[in-house]
Amino acid sequence: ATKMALRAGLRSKRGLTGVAVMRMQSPPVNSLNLELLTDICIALEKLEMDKSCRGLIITSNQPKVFSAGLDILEMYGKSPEHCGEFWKAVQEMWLKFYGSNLVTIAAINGSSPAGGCLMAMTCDYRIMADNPRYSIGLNETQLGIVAPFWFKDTLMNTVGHRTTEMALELGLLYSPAEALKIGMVDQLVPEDQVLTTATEAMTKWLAIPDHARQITKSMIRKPTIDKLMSNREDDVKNFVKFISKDSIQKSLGVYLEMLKKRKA
Ligand SMILES: CCCCCCCC/C=C\C=C\CC(=O)SCCNC(=O)CCNC(=O)[C@H](O)C(C)(C)COP(=O)(O)OP(=O)(O)OC[C@H]1O[C@@H](n2cnc3c(N)ncnc32)[C@H](O)[C@@H]1OP(=O)(O)O
Repeated sequence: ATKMALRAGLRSKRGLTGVAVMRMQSPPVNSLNLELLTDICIALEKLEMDKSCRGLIITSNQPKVFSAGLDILEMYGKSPEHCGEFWKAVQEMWLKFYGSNLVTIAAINGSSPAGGCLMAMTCDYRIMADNPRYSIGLNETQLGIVAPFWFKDTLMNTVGHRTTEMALELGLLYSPAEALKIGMVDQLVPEDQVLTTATEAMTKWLAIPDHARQITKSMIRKPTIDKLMSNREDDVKNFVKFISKDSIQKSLGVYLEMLKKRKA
């Protein structure tokens, strides 16, 4: 049986119709593996085609973590073919979310490093739990890897040029208060209010006529999307070449060991 990695459904609670809530539930930390990425893409594709759906809230069912980012085990010790397939799925997730016609809101109820932060940044609005133990950011350089241009573009479009230089080169992970200050997230609320606040925010976004909002969103995001669309194959090749290097594999191995030791 296939593992159900997320739940998506249309809700009509409190008069809010046409809003789906997607809950990632891939224990222990919602790391984005091929299966979860594929499930997310299929669910989003279905919602996108459903005329009764206008908005999507994405959140986590795992305690303390929104998403740990890309699953390192999909990139460590795997064949070039596997790495290529995996990277195509990462691209697909980004393209679908960044270009979504739906209003997308990230209800970030836990830590959200690297690919988890990327996913949240593809949304139209971000609400994070105000818990100083949580962190969010693109920390790739800390793992000895390089975030590709479309990760960088998404961050730059969100927080601006100078902040991106600092954030990306140093691989900074921000506390919720710091993330709010630089504009990486839009709102902080107590942990138990993240989802209800997301629902309230959704009401505001849905008050705008869909066609006007969608055309405006596309006008702003299309150049960034087109850049990846016209370089998809090269981007996969670059990724496979980069990730297959002995030095990069070694860095990933050391990082995985560090994660395990930190736990012990
Ligand atoms: C020249 C240009 C070329 C361009 C090429 C492009 C190259 C780009 C390549 C890659 C880009 C990658 C982006 C990413 O997303 S990489 C992933 C980065 N993620 C992280 O650094 C997060 C790591 N995890 C954590 O910090 C914590 O786990 C946290 C999310 C804060 C949760 O903490 P906690 O609740 O304490 O949980 P544990 O740390 O105990 O973790 C539980 C188990 O899960 C394993 N784990 C955690 N994260 C990952 C992950 N991302 N992938 C795989 N596995 C992960 C962890 O090891 C524990 O495992 P175990 O129980 O077996 O010990």
